[in-house]
Parts: sequence; structure tokens; C-alpha cells
Amino acid sequence: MNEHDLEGSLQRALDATVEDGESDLENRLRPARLAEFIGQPRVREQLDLVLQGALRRGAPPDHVLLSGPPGLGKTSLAMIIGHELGSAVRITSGPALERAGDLAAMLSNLLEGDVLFIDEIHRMARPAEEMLYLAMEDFRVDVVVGKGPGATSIPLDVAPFTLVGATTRAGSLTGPLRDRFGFTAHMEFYEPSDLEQVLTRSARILEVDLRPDGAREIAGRSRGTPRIANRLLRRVRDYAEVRADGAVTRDVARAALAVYDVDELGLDRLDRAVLGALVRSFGGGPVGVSTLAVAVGEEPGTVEEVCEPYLVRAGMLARTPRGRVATPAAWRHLGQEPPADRSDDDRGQGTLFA
Ligand SMILES: Nc1ncnc2c1ncn2[C@@H]1O[C@H](COP(=O)(O)OP(=O)(O)OP(=O)(O)O)[C@@H](O)[C@H]1O
Repeated sequence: MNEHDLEGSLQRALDATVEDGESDLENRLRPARLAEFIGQPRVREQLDLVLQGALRRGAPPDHVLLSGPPGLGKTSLAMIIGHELGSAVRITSGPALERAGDLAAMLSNLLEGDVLFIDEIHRMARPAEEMLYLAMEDFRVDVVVGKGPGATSIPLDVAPFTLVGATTRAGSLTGPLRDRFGFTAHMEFYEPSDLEQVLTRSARILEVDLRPDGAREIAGRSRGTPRIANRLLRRVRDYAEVRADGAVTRDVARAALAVYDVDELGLDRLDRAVLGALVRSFGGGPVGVSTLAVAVGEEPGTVEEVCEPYLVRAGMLARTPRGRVATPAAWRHLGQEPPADRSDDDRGQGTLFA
């Protein structure tokens, strides 16, 4: 790879950073310090120890892997790690690192102590991932220059850095990559009480008159997910300002969420479409996720990553070796009586935040 290629790779990776850049609003609502990060007490305690230990030693902390469903705070924690360390955070994503050269370009521009955040790290191209192994372990990379028999490998030193990887599919990570993370944390869905705190904090930032009963109502319908809580708060704020006096009470929240088809358990149109197809088209299952996805006109990945984690936690859907199955609670939520052979016990009936 010549200088020109390296330059091009860097631009591609940085462009991806710009594209990945968040909306201003998400930035404004994103907690900047660990003390502002609500919920996930175990993760916060463990991460605080890792960061304080590193600061005492004056060396970058071990690499960190954050996994869990979308919207639970992985990116927020990556940015918080940078803030707590007083380090710059370079942001990219697995899909943006199409070639080893793209990664080499980013690594060669890191300064000592920088944090490199790779979102969706499970989607990195294999050559880039293999280059990452050496960088994580020895802070160096071997850049292959030229092609075929004339190709030569140039060792390139990399400034000591901390990699923070985020993934919604921890199971897709290769062993060698996973083993190089010194600290891994799995983000759990949030308790409604935690989401009430998230909403109260966001309402203060957005200057929304959010009443406690309104916060409770929205929290109960936010699928255990802060991003969804913040999104519902903004929709309820619109309703409160346009059709009410601006105050977000329980009744205003209920009326607003009815307009946006978010039911009392937080299921939205797509969730109900998935459960409806499972019950009405496939007799409650078992049915494969691809077949189910076709029935609702979505990609299998969308059903699997966006809908199912919450439906499983809400005790509405069970993932069995023979396919997806609707639980009796799902039948009842759709206003139907479950078939006699479906009992609450043998369908993995879980509670929302067990
Ligand atoms: N613990 C928290 N306390 C307060 N706000 C939070 C918390 N976690 C997430 N949020 C809010 O939710 C939004 C989404 O969080 P974030 O982008 O960190 O999720 P994510 O897990 O990285 O999502 P994705 O996997 O889709 O990238 C953030 O803008 C932030 O405002």
C-alpha cells in the first residue's frame, strides 16, 4: 500500500466517522460522566474500577467490549470512558473498516492514550480483524505493501491505546478477538424506575414539564431501553405542546402514546405485527425467524435484533430449537385465548425484568 492508498483509507474511515456522527440531540442527552450514567450498577462499578486503576498507573486501561441490544448505552459508555480518562475518542464502525488498510490508517493516527471506539465490531472484515489482534496485543501492525511475490510486510508501531468495541451480537465475535478484551460487559434492559430517572434527566435538559406520573407511564412503555424512552419523551412533548398545556402528565402520556401506537407494555406496531403473524398465520409457532420476517415484510436481522430481545424479556415470545413460539401471554395480549395445549409453564414464560 502506498502513501496515496493510506491517505484514501484514512479518509474513508474518517468519512465513516462523520456519517456515524450522532444527531445533536443524542449528543445533548448522552451522559458525559459515569456519575451521570443511570442504571447498570454492576457494569458501572466494574468499569469504574478499571478506569480508576488505569488512571492510578498512568497507563491506558485494558481493551473494553460492550455488548447488548440496541439503545442500552454502549456508545454512551464508550464516550464516558474517553471523558473519564481525559482522552480523545476516535469513532468508527465495523462495516466502515472494509480493508486492513482502513484500520491501519486509523491506528497510525492514534495518539498515546487515545480511545478507539468501533461500533458493531462483529461486522469487521476478517483481514482488518486479524490486523487488530496484533494492534491490541503488541501495539503494532504489519502493513503489507505491494502484491504477490514482491509484497513486503512493514511493521508499524501504534501508540498505546484503548479499544472499546460495541456489539449487539456478542456470539458473532471470533474467539481470538473476544479473548483480547480485558474487560467485557453485557448491558441489560433497564428497570422502569431507572428509565424514570433517564426521562427526568432528559426532560430537564430538554426543558419539558414532565410530571412524575407522566414519567412513570412513559418508562413503563419504553421496552427497558433509554433510547426509546428519550424518543417517546420527545413524541409526548409534541402532543403535550400541541394538544394540551405543555405538561406531561400520565393522561397526556397515555393519549400521546395511543396516537403513536405504543401499547401499555411498550409494544409498537412492528412488535404486534410479529406476534400477530406468529399467532394468526402460524398458529403460535414454532416458525423460523426468516419465515416470520417475510410475513411482516422485514429483514430477519431486524426481527431478531430489534424486536425479539424485548419480546422474549416481556415473556411474549420463546426462541426454541424448532423456531419461534408465541407464549400464552402473547395470545392474551392480542385478545385471543391460547390453545389448550399451550401452558404458561412450558413456554419459557419469563417476566419483563427477571
Ligand atoms: N444509562 C443511561 N443513562 C442515561 N441516558 C442513557 C443511558 N444509556 C443510554 N442513554 C441514552 O440513550 C441514547 C442511546 O444510547 P447509546 O447510543 O449509548 O446506545 P447504544 O447501546 O450504543 O445503541 P446502539 O447499539 O444502537 O449503538 C443515548 O443518546 C443516551 O442519551
